[in-house]
Amino acid sequence: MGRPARRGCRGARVSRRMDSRSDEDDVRVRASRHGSRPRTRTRPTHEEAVPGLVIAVDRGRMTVRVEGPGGSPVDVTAMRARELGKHGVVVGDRVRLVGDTTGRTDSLARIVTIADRVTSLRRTADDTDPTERIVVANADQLVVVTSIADPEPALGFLDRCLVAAYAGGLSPLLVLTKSDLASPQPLLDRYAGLEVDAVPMSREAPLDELVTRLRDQMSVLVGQSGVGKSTLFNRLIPGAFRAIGDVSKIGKGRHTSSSAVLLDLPGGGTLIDTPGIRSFGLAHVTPQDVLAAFDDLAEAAVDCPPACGHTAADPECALDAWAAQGPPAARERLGSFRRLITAVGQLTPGH
Ligand SMILES: Nc1nc2c(ncn2[C@@H]2O[C@H](COP(=O)(O)OP(=O)(O)OP(=O)(O)O)[C@@H](O)[C@H]2O)c(=O)[nH]1
Ligand SMILES: [Zn+2]
Repeated sequence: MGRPARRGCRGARVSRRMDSRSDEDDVRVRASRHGSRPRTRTRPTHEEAVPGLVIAVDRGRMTVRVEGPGGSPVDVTAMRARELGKHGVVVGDRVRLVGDTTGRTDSLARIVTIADRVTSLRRTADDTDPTERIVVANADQLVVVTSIADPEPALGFLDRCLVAAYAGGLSPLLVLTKSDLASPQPLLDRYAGLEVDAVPMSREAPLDELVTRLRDQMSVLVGQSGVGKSTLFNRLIPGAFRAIGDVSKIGKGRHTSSSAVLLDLPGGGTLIDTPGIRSFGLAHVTPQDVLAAFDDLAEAAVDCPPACGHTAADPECALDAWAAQGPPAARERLGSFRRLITAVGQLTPGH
């Protein structure tokens, strides 16, 4: 897994123009390490900071949903406080705000803390660039939209999405669109060993099964161009284009926006669209990250030699013995797991 992100506002420098809610008592004067001139430092506690959920990010401006008067949600525009340093804020982050949290036009709040992320969907620009970008924080599931035909399923992309989901702590859910054009069975068979949940879908098919799976979950939607993602999104959230324009303050709909946007589902739960994400570089992922998502395999792999790549080419991999002793399904599961980690070639050390 990735490095744990640094949190809080330890040792942060904060401007004296801080708003009244910041903790002035905590302002301390210390000698600078580099000279005798005292420097003002603060360690704000931000006890009065307002909790909120980041629902859109656009060029340094965040839209944060907070609980307004009477419990109704209010969307507040906010920026990162300088004290957060290089901490990025992404959609799904649970944050605390100070400043003007009324959400009135032209009001601006400051994000002073970011809660530890429970899950993080990450990617790198490509497989060799180790710079991680967090796409979405705290989502429960990654909904991978793939058409069964027109265009043909992009199996490589699908495998990559699964790896990114497992590595980030999200459950994958496959939505197999255009099932009116071909049978979803070959794809279902392909992932049977991994026990990936899948829902066949078409423009005309009822949404109930999918709505049930999305209920009470924070879900991220990914999919390549032309698979029917917009069609699905607009069925799930009627008027979504307009809503995205509103929350992202871009005003022209998702196709002009490259960042993720979180919207409420009418049936409960939230859906995050990721229009800018068409690929998943996985330079940050190791076979161990993927293995951790499969309890049975992870348990069996404790007998593997250190740095085992867990592929068929690793002669002492304990997963071979585990599969040999188990039922046929165990062999199928191991085969699927290995195909997944091998499909994203660089995940296998030395290959
Ligand atoms: N046969 C069939 N066609 C579909 C279905 N869903 C969507 N389409 C068609 O597939 C095409 C692409 O659909 P979109 O919803 O625009 O696909 P998208 O994934 O959002 O693609 P981008 O806009 O490029 O991101 C359109 O012509 C849709 O009418 C389906 O269930 N069955
Ligand atoms: Zn192994």
